[in-house]
Amino acid sequence: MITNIRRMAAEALEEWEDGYMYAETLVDNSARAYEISREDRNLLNALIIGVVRNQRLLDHWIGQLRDGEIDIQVRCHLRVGLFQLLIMGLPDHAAVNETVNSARKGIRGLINALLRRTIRERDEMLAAVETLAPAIRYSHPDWLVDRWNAQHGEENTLKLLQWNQEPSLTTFRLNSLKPESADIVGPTERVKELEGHDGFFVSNGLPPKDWIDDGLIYIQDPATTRSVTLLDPKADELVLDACAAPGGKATQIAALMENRGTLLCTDSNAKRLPRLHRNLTRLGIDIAETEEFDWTQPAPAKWHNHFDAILLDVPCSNTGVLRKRVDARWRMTPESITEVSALQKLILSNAIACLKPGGRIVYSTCSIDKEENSELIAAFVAEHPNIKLEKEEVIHPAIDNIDGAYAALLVNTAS
Ligand SMILES: C[S@@+](CC[C@H](N)C(=O)[O-])C[C@H]1O[C@@H](n2cnc3c(N)ncnc32)[C@H](O)[C@@H]1O
Repeated sequence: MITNIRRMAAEALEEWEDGYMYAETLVDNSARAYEISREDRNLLNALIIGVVRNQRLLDHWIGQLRDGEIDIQVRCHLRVGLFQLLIMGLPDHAAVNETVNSARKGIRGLINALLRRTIRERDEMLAAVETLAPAIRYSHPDWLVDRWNAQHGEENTLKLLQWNQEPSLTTFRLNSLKPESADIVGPTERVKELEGHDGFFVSNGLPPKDWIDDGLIYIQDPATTRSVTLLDPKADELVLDACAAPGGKATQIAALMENRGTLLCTDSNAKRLPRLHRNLTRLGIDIAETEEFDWTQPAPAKWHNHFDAILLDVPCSNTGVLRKRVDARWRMTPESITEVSALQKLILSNAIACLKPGGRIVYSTCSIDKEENSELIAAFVAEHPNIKLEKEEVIHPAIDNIDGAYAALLVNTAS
């Protein structure tokens, strides 16, 4: 089958505009539908993810090249073309010819003219980038940059904007429940140990499939370990991972419990439970049970005062992981952060009833927004005299060089 990767990218980006699909899902769907080679898939991925990540800057350039309205189909082809010429640095010939040919006949002339003008004016266009406001230069919405400036200061915000524009790394953790993993998994040409993070590796592309299939490793960021370490689950305890799918943290909890005791993993999304179950099985965990439960509902009586430790890795705005979730910055709003914060507080209120006296709960997010983190916890603790905040940890990508995250350790002081 003859495929034009630029056309596939432009069509996927037009579909992305409808707001229902993640960029990664569009890459997967197109690659599967057209059965393209690994090399073509890499290019398709680079184009779709790169355009979404740099969309505001690309649109700024499009605005400079042409006054007035541009329909979305033309805009998507132009975004793909400009991304190749001004950011990816692909050879002009391939970038222009392939992009022009990928468009339908009626719009090819316009796309050709604007891309050729870009080549002529490239040096000035690139030089001017330094003078642009950070929100345009690093392609983020204004409201989000203003919010971060207020919450994290201008210097850290600037570093965060730069961090979010870099392609994300593939990192993975050794599974200590399979001791042979330490002998089999090791540095190769494409896999290196991740400096400063024991048991973690970074890989150029996906790590070998048999390491994954045999449960020797789990692909995740080192930031995910902080909340689990804070929870400090022990062998023979009764532990709940309330928002558990797909199981990244549940597998770490089971490893710290040395596969002894009981780990109940719940999630409200039934569609995510089979993958959670597969991951637990793949990593050789046999102390885990999985169950569908929606924590916006009061917990059943059988779980009241029941668990020694609870991990509450709640749904969040993803503001700490925008490097990986390229769509999120365009889809969130200040209102959606307030909405998710109300949901988080409700989940926490229902889960807290399940702690034994003296029990501990770690509330965690992959957000760096105070409304979902420290402010929410401070308000919650103020309303619950029996709950004490023992420790809080904030991971900021610009400071810690890993994904952003938040974790708070709360203890039930009731006797
Ligand atoms: C941040 S993810 C959890 C990631 C997981 N802890 C891991 O390490 O792989 C949040 C999870 O919460 C689940 N969730 C969302 N709302 C929920 C609710 N009301 N009750 C239970 N789970 C919920 C989502 O389906 C999602 O799987």
